[in-house]
Amino acid sequence: MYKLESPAKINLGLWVLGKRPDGYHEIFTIFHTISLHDRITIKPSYTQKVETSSPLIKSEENIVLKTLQKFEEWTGIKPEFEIFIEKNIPVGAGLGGGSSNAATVLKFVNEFYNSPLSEDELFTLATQLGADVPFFLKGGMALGEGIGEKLKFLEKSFSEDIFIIYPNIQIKTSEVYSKITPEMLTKKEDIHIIDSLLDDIEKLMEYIENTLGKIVEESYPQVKEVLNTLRFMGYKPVVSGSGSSVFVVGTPTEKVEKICQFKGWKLIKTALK
Ligand SMILES: C[C@@](CO)(OP(=O)(O)O)[C@H](O)COP(=O)(O)OP(=O)(O)OC[C@H]1O[C@@H](n2ccc(N)nc2=O)[C@H](O)[C@@H]1O
Ligand SMILES: Nc1ncnc2c1ncn2[C@@H]1O[C@H](COP(=O)(O)OP(=O)(O)O)[C@@H](O)[C@H]1O
Repeated sequence: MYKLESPAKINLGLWVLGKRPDGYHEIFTIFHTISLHDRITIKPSYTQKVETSSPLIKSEENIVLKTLQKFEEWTGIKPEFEIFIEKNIPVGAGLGGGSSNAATVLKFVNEFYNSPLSEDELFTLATQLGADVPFFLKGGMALGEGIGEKLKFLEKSFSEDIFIIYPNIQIKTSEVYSKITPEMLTKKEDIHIIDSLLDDIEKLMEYIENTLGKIVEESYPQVKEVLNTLRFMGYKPVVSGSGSSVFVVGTPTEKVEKICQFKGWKLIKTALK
């Protein structure tokens, strides 16, 4: 029996630079893993089974199943494990839960069978599973370009406390990207300043924004309410990825805890890692 931790991520800023012919968007983002994680239990078996603790995820659609199938396509080895995922990462929250599970299992299975896939092959296979999957092969802090698969992993990462408010709504990533219009695009040269702020979280937080977050705020009143409540309290809240979760650097006051309780929002205290 093997037990793996599958970390969540937030986007410390996300800008959309353009739209590609294949419908995907060119982005610039700063990925950062956090200590919030799913727990994956893997048992070698004579069959292949993937289950989770979340009713929101249909077994047959689990990205981890797709991961095992792709591994077999690429290597000819049929991975036979019973996998159970304890979902602590809210689903459809912009925290990369599915992508993290896929990368974590892909890495394990490749090592279990004595690494038939090279690191480059792992990254290419991961990209075919999802734009966010390659980042989770290493984690930490990374600049993401392309569709999110062109990664520059940074030596330094942050360890500050953050808190996340999840308003219990799942948001489809494709739906948010489909609302991108030309005037929402950013020119890469206009965000060069970001490169000089990567070792100062306070300064970075002054500059970061999330283009997808603006769409989510306008399309989902529940997210707008979370954002406005936090702004009213003097915080600088940012939507993570395509949402619906919102993060703030720091620790929540009792007042924040009370409001989350009253509103029925899920408050997660975690840290950059
Ligand atoms: C928005 C981000 C930010 O990190 O993450 P989440 O909020 O989903 O965690 C990512 O760009 C999401 O990555 P991921 O969730 O893996 O996306 P995929 O499954 O590959 O793509 C889902 C859909 O999103 C759109 N998509 C995704 C990535 C991208 N750069 N451009 C896009 O237009 C496409 O319509 C695609 O069909
Ligand atoms: N192992 C998994 N964990 C989470 N979501 C999964 C998983 N497998 C498939 N999904 C599906 O992927 C979609 C995105 O989930 P998730 O990665 O948690 O959110 P996000 O892409 O917003 O970060 C959801 O619709 C979910 O049903």
